[in-house]
Amino acid sequence: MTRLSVNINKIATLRNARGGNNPDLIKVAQDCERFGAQGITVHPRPDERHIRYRDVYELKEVVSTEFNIEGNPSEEKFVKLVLDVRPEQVTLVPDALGAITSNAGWDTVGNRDRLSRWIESFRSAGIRVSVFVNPDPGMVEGAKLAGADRVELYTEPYAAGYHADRGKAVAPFVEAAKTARDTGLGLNAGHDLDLDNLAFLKNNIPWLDEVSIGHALISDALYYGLENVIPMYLRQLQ
Ligand SMILES: CC(=O)[C@@H](O)[C@H](O)COP(=O)(O)O
Ligand SMILES: NCC(=O)COP(=O)(O)O
Repeated sequence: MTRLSVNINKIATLRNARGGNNPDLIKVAQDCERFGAQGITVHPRPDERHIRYRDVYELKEVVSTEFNIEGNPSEEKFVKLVLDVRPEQVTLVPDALGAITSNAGWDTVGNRDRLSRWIESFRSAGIRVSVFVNPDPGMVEGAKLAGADRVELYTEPYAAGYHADRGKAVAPFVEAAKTARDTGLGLNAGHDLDLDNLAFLKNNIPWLDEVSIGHALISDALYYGLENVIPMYLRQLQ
């Protein structure tokens, strides 16, 4: 079974546009769960342009499915937040400051010592650790050697290549996913997944544990409504 974790960053972006509390992030998270989401993902960034650190503490009180916090552990504030909140999963992402969105996975070989230290401290707090990587078997193996529980494959290149040649676009992801399976790592995927490209990814990698989806799902909700759109995404994963 592949679980759907809804990334609610874009709800916070909308809320922050007017400085009030509309839409209410907490209510949206609860509604996502009510409509079938099997997890809630947030990716607080140091500039708090969407999710604020305070939101994460408040969400922890209400999220009843899997809570997944993404971010860069080289920010001390992020490490403290995760250790305070103790979500079910933390996803380590090597965000560059000022980047519009995540745009690459870790070099798990070059950063092995740092990753190992962070992973150890999160795991000893009972938090599952997933490491964001490009679809490169060497980087998947590096994550395993650093002590990760899972990897999250950065799917932007798959999404970008899907319409031109989906077989070619998915091939490196299948190879990286096989490495994850062979080394005993759990497997997540995310970034730019949508209603067009999701089922093909799942059909080629049926052992995928989880996808986290935000931008496209929240955009689709403008047309279909959140209550309808979450089951539409869930159907792509069957
Ligand atoms: C880790 C990842 O793939 C990102 O997609 C991320 O969680 C989205 O972040 P933004 O919403 O800040 O673009
Ligand atoms: N980890 C990826 C994620 O949470 C959502 O990415 P996107 O769907 O907003 O591109």
